Amino acid sequence: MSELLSLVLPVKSTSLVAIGILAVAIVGLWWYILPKPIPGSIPYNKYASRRVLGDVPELLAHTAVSRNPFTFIIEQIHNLDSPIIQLFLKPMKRPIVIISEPRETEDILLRRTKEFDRGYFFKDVFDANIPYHHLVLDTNEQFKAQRRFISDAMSPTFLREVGAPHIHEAVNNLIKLWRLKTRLAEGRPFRASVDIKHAIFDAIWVIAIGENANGVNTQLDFLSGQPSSATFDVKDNAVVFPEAQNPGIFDAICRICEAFEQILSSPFPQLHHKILKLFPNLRKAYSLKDEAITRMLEQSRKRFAQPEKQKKTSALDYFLHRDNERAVKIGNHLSEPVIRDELLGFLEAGHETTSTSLAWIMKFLAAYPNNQMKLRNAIQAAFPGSKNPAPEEILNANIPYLDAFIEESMRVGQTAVSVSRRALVDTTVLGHPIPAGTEVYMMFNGPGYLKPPFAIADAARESQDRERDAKKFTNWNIETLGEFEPDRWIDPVSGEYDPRAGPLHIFGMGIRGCWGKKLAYVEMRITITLLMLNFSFGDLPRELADFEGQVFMTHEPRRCYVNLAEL
Ligand code: HEM
Repeated sequence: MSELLSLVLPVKSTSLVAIGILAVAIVGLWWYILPKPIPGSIPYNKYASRRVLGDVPELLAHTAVSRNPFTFIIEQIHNLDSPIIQLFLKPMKRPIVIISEPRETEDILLRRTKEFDRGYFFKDVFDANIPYHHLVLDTNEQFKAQRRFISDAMSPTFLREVGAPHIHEAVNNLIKLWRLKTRLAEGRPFRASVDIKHAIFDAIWVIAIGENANGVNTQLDFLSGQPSSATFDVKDNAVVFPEAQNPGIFDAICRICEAFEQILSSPFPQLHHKILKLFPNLRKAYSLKDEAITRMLEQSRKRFAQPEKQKKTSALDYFLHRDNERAVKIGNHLSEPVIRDELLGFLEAGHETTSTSLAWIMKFLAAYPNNQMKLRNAIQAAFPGSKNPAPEEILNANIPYLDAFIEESMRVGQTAVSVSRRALVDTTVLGHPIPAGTEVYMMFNGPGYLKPPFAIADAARESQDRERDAKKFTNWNIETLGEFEPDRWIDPVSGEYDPRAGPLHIFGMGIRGCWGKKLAYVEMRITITLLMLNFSFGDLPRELADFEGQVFMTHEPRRCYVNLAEL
């Protein structure tokens, strides 16, 4: 018996030790990979902190139904009942801080630029796609040099001489297409979102490189060529028009944007993008885009070699003109990859965002007939008897209700739902410690924007100038934030449009705010003016009239249809 024991016991004790070590290692590893809340009192979901995937399972389940991860984030703000929360959205990485508070957001974006810079989100997704574009850079000397290089392509001269005429032409083509569709639809609605995308793509492509993409005209020619006896499918009470094959370059850029949309929600965006680029479809799209840009670069360079032919007709011309000036001063040009990526970024950032915003405007026009009538009256009063005022006239006209309508559509439509920054140093937000390296998302779809704000004591704010901040937005009606009311942007005393009446942050703000905002407003102003003078937007059947959104590259309406009558 004792012999037996002596044989067994050493084995048993070794095993026990081994099991013990393994158990400690497992517990240690488990503890290591569990989410680590930021020390302090920023609220978080306790259950999420006890599992490796943190808040991800609930986020995925929510997004599978709603197609909108941002509504999940706002739900957490409400559940945790705080304007600042932390969520565990990236396994094994530090938590993300979320705030929904307009005054604090403005303070961070406009003034606290030494403490916060471009967030990881933009960097990760754009780095895979346009790694030399300035939007992936920190706010450093290289960023400033690239911003100087492109700065003329957002100047008043550029907007007037290049931007506005091309947008005007693209919208006139859209009007021709919609006149035809309106006749063929015989009083029934049809889908608007794709036509708007075509028109804005046409505009931005010719503005960027000076070449016509012919997206709308291709569809117009195709539909005009249908036999007069043609009948069209009807789905959900809307006519489904057949579509022509898009021009190659249009498809190529759309494919590049779709790939970009896929990597937006990927945990490994750069690797994901590399894998996608192995597929022949995307490889072909990139080579088509590269060919087009190379061709236009060569043409533009040739033109600038002849001083008498230096009339600038595209953003690319403005870029190269500035680059030549720089080369004369400091002896070297910007690198070719920088020029290419700045150009592709111009197309990508300017196309999807503006067409989504216009899609929301179409929805508001149909849903609010009284506001639509008021808008048309204001525009018709500015251009009596005209259905096609010139681009310059549209830019110069003072039509407060038009500006207010656009602003309110931006506020409620929420093309961009949030912007992010990362903390450069250990700092505080609303009195809570934020360690260096933390990413802070500032949301625009929750309290303070679409719902009344949280009550926050002044002492809890970081803002250096509380007196100035307290005077902001004093006439802003916080009880009706969930409603569509363009008049909130009109000063009750002067009757003028007041862009500072309330907080609107969907373009971001400060040095890293949207570089293309002025062009976006020119596009929306010209498009809405011309559409209002040429069509009235009728009621939509219930199944097409909802306001559900979905997030791809932007937050877009799930269904965007119009039911038009020609004026
Ligand atoms: C309604 C249309 C648009 C919306 C809602 C929009 C929204 C935004 C937002 C939210 C940002 C991030 C800002 C931040 O982090 O503070 C941004 C950045 C940017 N946008 Fe836009 N945008 C629009 C149109 C355009 C257009 C037309 C262009 C150019 C043709 C453009 C070019 C850019 C660029 C280059 C940046 C990066 C700026 C930087 O990193 O410093 N955007 N935009």
